[in-house]
Amino acid sequence: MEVGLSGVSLRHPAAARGAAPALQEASLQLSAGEQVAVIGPSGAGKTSLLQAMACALRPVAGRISLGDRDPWALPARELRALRGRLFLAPQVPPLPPRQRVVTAVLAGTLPRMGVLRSLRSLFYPVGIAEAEAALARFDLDDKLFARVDRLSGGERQRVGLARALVAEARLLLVDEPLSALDPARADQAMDSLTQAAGEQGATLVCTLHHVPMALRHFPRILGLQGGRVAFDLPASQVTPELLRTLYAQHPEELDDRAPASVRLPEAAVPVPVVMHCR
Ligand SMILES: Nc1ncnc2c1ncn2[C@@H]1O[C@H](COP(=O)(O)OP(=O)(O)OP(=O)(O)O)[C@@H](O)[C@H]1O
Repeated sequence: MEVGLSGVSLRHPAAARGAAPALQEASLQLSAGEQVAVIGPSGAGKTSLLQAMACALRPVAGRISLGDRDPWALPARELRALRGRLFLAPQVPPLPPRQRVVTAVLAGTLPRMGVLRSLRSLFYPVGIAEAEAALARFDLDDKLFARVDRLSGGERQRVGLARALVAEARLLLVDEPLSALDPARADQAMDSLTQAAGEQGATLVCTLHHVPMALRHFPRILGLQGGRVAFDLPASQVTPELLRTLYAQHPEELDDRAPASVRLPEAAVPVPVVMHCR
């Protein structure tokens, strides 16, 4: 699905009066099937950008287009149908504690099912093989009938990714999918996600705190800072200088995240950070 943002500003309904908009005059254009990573320091507006694209929040200014249509100009029924073709995978997947993994994964198919079929599927899951195949991409097919509250944080995150894949959305919006994964798993998960999105022909927008991972897996990088688009470049053109500027207020977030090719010189890292927990 093609995505367009033209001068989009976004404000969260619960934001403090006088707080700066979460997104400010953001403009960008994505072609159908493109894969983009969104990076930037904490609070830069990465999640807000995904929420704008998912039609979860209505912009206070500017225009969004999804597949050449302005979602906010559509009748409610068509907007619902459009939302059924998008999938927003939040940082922490909402998984009811006693649910089986198979049901949790197949919940991703609900937006493309009718109401009756989706209600029935909660009790009698349909598409078990589909769920198993999606889980296998994340090396988790052996957990098909496990309860989600008996999974580790990283396993739950991978269940969330499998759910995103079975959605067969035209626009996949994935919010920081790697925070609970070790580096090897994270690399494997990114490979699986980008490969599956490519096979489905879905447009993929993924926020990542881990800059090297973004540069390694995505051809295009969008840098956000203070709610504004700081740069929008092919990964090969994202220089150490750009990254230093992007993370100037929070250099500790970049430290140990820069890939070998763009690792900051010693002198540029003001505070040696031993560990960074999110
Ligand atoms: N539900 C909310 N209500 C009010 N303000 C919010 C809400 N969510 C985010 N904000 C504000 O919007 C701005 C952008 O937040 P956002 O979550 O989009 O940033 P982010 O780059 O995704 O951050 P992080 O990397 O920490 O997840 C921040 O100033 C934040 O405080």
